[in-house]
Amino acid sequence: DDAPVSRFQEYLRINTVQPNPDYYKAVDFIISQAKPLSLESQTIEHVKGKPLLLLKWVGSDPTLPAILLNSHTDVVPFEDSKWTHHPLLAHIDHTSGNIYARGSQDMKCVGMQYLEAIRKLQASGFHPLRSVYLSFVPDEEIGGHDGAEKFVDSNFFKSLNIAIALDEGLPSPTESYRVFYGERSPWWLVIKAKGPPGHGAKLYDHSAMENLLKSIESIRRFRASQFDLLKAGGTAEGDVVSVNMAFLKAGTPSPTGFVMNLQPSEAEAGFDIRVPPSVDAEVLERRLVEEWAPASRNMSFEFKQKVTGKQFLTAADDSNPWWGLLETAVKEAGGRTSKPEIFPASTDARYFRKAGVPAFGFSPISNTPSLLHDHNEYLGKAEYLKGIDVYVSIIKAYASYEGKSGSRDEL
Ligand SMILES: CSCC[C@H](NC(C)=O)C(=O)O
Ligand SMILES: [Zn+2]
Ligand SMILES: [Zn+2]
Repeated sequence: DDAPVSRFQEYLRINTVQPNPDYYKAVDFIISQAKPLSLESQTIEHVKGKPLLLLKWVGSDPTLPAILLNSHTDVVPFEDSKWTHHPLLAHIDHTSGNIYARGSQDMKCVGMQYLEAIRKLQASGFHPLRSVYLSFVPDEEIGGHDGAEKFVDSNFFKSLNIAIALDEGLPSPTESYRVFYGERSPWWLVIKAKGPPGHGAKLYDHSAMENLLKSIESIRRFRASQFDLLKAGGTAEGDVVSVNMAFLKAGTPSPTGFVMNLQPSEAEAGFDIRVPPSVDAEVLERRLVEEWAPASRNMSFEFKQKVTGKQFLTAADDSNPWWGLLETAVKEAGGRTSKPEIFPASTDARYFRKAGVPAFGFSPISNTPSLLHDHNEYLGKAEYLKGIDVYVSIIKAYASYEGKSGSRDEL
């Protein structure tokens, strides 16, 4: 059991932290892991400095559409002073068996588990019928535009003829694994207020701060209404709009801090908003224009990120054979899947779905708190090893599937 864990630690120790990830080191490492497995390998640079690594385990029937196992190589930044172990050391706590590292849940675990599962399948003498591709993509954490999005838009991607893609999910605090068939759309919104400046001792209407605060109050009321739905139970996280303030920027700076007796002429606030497929985006946008950033209150807005248009969902029922195969394969590995959900945040799976390729978000992590983007992100050693066996079962089922309904055109 030590060798797979050591290999995982090695990957975790490569600094692929945004905004300056060492992608080449990660790619070189993965290629070194793929070599003994005799996988075909190619590096694609849609954007210079942002390599995407594609590996292929060639199936015996090239006419059948292929399987894609996707993972991203970048990770989010961290405040190392707030961690109990440095997030790039991949320290193992030998009492609990927990491996502490940025990327241990999101999602270097999954990338390495795919490879370890293939290693095990090869050792058992298994040969795939369908080809299995592994994509290691850059930049997911900053929107995936120079990674999965360009990959999926390429003719080369179309030529791969992918039937089904697997991408990241979320850890489950219970025994059952979580599976995702769609996701909320990210809207990263900045609202800006303007108003006449004035003496800090003067009471007057329509200052920039007052204008912005009215919007913040309105946004907070909306946030509370959504949160109440969640707290009442019966509504899933992926079915309510989340709104969280990401930054506040206002005030007149001085060498000793901010000027205290001056009401500034400009103020802005940034919000991370996530819009479920079940919510009418037009209605929400109208609320933004009329209540949250009305021009009549000297307000404007811009989106730093906005995914618009139809939100594509992957069928998670009997109409999609890949769903049943996944459920059964997890069961055969001794696990259980819970009711399929809408992913609360964003993943590269949205690009696959948009291109007509069904995609499930799935990370085989159970009995573990979700610590994505948090301090002290960790994964238990035993959970990591169990996840490899879950992928052994899934890859075996997917790569052996002979059914005709496996082409994306028919799904
Ligand atoms: C909008 S692209 C950023 C992607 C990131 N994904 C995850 C899973 O955290 C997010 O949802 O913030
Ligand atoms: Zn991720
Ligand atoms: Zn992430």
